[in-house]
Amino acid sequence: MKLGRLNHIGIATPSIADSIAHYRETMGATQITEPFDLPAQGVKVCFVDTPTGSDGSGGMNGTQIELIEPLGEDSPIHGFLAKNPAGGQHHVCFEVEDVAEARAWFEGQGKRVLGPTRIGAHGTPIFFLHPKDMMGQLTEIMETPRDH
Ligand SMILES: CC[C@H](C(=O)O)C(=O)SCCNC(=O)CCNC(=O)[C@H](O)C(C)(C)COP(=O)(O)OP(=O)(O)OC[C@H]1O[C@@H](n2cnc3c(N)ncnc32)[C@H](O)[C@@H]1OP(=O)(O)O
Ligand SMILES: [Co+2]
Repeated sequence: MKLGRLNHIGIATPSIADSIAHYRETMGATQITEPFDLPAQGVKVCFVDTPTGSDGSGGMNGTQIELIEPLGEDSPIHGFLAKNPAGGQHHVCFEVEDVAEARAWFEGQGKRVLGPTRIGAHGTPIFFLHPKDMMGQLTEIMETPRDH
C-alpha cells in the first residue's frame, strides 16, 4: 500500500450555507461548487477548491474542503453533529489507484471497513474505515478519478 494524494478533508456542518459564507467571506475562497444532494450517502455536499502553491500559484487543484450537511433522518453525520453542534473536521480522504485492492489491504490489516464500496461525491468508488482502527481518524479511501 502506498500513501496516495489527500483528495479532501471532510468538514461536517449544521448549515452548508453558513459554511460557504465562511469560506468565501472570511477565508477568501474563490471557487466553491454549488451544493448538491447525495441521498444515498445521507448528505448535502459541496467542494471548496484550494490553491496548490502557498502563494496561490500552481492553480486550484489542491486538496479540497468537502462541506457536508446531514440529508435525511438516517444521515451518518447526525451523531457527529450531536457531539459537535458547530460541526468541524469529520474525515480525511486519500486516493488509491485500485479501490478493491485497497479494501483487501485494509481488511487484511484487520481494519473495519464501514459498509459496501459505493460511489462517492466525485463519482468514483469509495469506502470508509472505522476511526477506532485508524488512530481516531475516520478515513475515506477513494479511487483516483480517471481524468486526473
Ligand atoms: C460518500 C460521500 C462523501 C464523499 O466524500 O464522497 C462523504 O465523504 S460523505 C461522509 C459521511 N459518511 C460517512 O461518514 C460514512 C461513514 N461513517 C459512519 O459509518 C459513521 O459516521 C461512524 C461509524 C464513523 C460513526 O457512527 P456514529 O456517528 O453513529 O457514532 P458511533 O457512536 O457509532 O461512533 C463510534 C465511535 O467513533 C467515534 N466517531 C464517530 N464519528 C467520528 C469521526 N468522524 N471521527 C472520529 N471519531 C468518530 C465516536 O465518537 C465513537 O467514539 P467513542 O469513544 O465510542 O464515543
Ligand atoms: Co468525503
